[in-house]
Amino acid sequence: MKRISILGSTGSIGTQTLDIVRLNDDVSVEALSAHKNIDLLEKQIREFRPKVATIWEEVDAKLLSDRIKDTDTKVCFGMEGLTEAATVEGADIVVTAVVGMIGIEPAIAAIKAKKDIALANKETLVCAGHIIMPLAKKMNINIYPVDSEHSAIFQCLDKNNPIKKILLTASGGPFRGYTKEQLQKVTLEDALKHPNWSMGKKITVDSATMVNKGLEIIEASHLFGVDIDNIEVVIQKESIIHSMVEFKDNGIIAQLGTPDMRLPISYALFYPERRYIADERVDFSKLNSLNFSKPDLDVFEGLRLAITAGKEGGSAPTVLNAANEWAVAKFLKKKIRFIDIPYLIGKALDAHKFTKNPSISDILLLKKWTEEYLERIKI
Ligand SMILES: NC(=O)C1=CN([C@@H]2O[C@H](COP(=O)(O)OP(=O)(O)OC[C@H]3O[C@@H](n4cnc5c(N)ncnc54)[C@H](OP(=O)(O)O)[C@@H]3O)[C@@H](O)[C@H]2O)C=CC1
Ligand SMILES: CC(=O)[C@@H](O)[C@H](O)COP(=O)(O)O
Ligand SMILES: [Mn+2]
Repeated sequence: MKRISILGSTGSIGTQTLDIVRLNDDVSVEALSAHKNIDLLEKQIREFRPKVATIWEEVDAKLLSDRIKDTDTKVCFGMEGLTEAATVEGADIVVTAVVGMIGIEPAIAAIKAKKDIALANKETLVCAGHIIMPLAKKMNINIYPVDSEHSAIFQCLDKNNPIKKILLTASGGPFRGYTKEQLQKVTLEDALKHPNWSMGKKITVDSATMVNKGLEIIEASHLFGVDIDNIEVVIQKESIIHSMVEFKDNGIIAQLGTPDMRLPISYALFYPERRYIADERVDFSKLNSLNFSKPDLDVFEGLRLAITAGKEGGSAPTVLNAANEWAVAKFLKKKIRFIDIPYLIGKALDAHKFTKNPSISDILLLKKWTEEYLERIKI
């Protein structure tokens, strides 16, 4: 029996994780969690009967408790609730599928409680990879990547040969090939049209700015112990090649598949088994070509800033990520323009006081500082 806890069960990754659970008789769901979506969370509780369910606001927790009185599920709220879901007794593996830095503390709690992690929440490693990776080693737990590129890299590893280079693929997003001038006019609706993947809104905007690829470079560097200088972004517009690993002989191993997140989710849950069978195969007789190009770092400034922040390390990735979260939230509310996102990230990075080895409380303070700083910027 595989016992899982899902943080962010109502989102894109969370619901696809539950699709995988439905396909397997030997999986039980021990905890579920949501931010606001009480209706879907209630449905999930009724279907999967977890020990714990948690929602962010206390008032929603009270409402949910009333609604599910007839079940044995304990309802919690806030960070305490997320921590309880992350450390729930009996769970072997925690799927971290919340969006943003809210995922850092529960991931640490899960690792300390000796749970394996199926990691979707890339923001956790971007900000706190220097703390999380040594902690996972110390606690002797596994971090299985869910992010499609990192799952691909994981699948391409050769235990007898170290990685020389990671070739991290990117779709290029909806604005691939755009000029700086064209980017000035794009709308929220345009940014939310990812060419290949259906995902939550925040990561979809990150793909459009290509900040997603920058976050993924930092995530890969922590997960696989590879210097940022040895991670190259390759635009692969069809998202068929999910990433590649190059070895010292210049030989390259790639992982291919149709874009379907249930494959990396299933691989992370059942490693080393390949249980999930993707709905669609890559049909090479119909695929005329695969297209490759280089990202334009002058146009996609967010990617350039992320690479620089990744190389600087210390507090820089946290400030980059916190500024991005703040700016994307404003963009989603149509309060700022698309091109303001990298501008604001750059401002916060330039203004912040660099620290070399931030602790978790430093990271949370840096987030607060970044938000307060950006509130004061006039654009
Ligand atoms: N979607 C994808 O294909 C991929 C996603 N990822 C990463 O996975 C993570 C999740 O992405 P995605 O599924 O797209 O995001 P979604 O926005 O679709 O879902 C986010 C989930 O987190 C929940 N949530 C947000 N804040 C809290 C909180 N404070 N407490 C409890 N739950 C919370 C949401 O609840 P509610 O529904 O109530 O708002 C929802 O269940 C991100 O870090 C993303 O970068 C990585 C690779 C691919
Ligand atoms: C599915 C997944 O892993 C996303 O992170 C995806 O990679 C986003 O696509 P981009 O390559 O456009 O950022
Ligand atoms: Mn990805």
